[in-house]
Amino acid sequence: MSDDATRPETGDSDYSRIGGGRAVSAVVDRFYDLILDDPDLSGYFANTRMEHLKRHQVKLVSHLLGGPVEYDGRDLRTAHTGMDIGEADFDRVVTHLVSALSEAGVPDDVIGRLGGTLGAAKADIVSAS
Ligand code: HEM
Repeated sequence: MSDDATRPETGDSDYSRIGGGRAVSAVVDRFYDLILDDPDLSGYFANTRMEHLKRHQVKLVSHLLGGPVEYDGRDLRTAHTGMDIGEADFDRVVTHLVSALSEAGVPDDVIGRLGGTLGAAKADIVSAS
């Protein structure tokens, strides 16, 4: 992404601070457990290959945390096209992500940076009025 040049890839990146790929995978697993347990959200994922989705989400989050990982999934607008996702759904998904991060002991400043980046993707993901 465009801010790569300003993000360290090793050592002091948020990615390495929180424990690297292993930590991100654990957070993403927990994130989708929370989503699938949420009756307002689980229906969206009824036909989704979750292992495939998790793999892409781990790469995206790792990349956004400054890890040495490229995201090779679909862009977020394309991936969510036609799903009729409302703003409240988006906010619930972000809430579950924040819960998973915070349960894993990820520091608030890291959560805040990631949340800010993902908040900026809202317009690409929300399509219902
Ligand atoms: C912070 C917000 C979000 C992020 C970062 C995100 C990220 C992603 C990523 C990386 C993928 C995989 C794309 C690919 O496979 O190429 C994906 C797929 C998907 N997302 Fe999201 N997403 C977000 C919000 C949401 C919301 C709010 C919903 C619904 C309520 C949702 C439902 C889905 C579904 C159902 C798929 C799988 C589509 C399929 O089966 O092909 N996402 N998302």
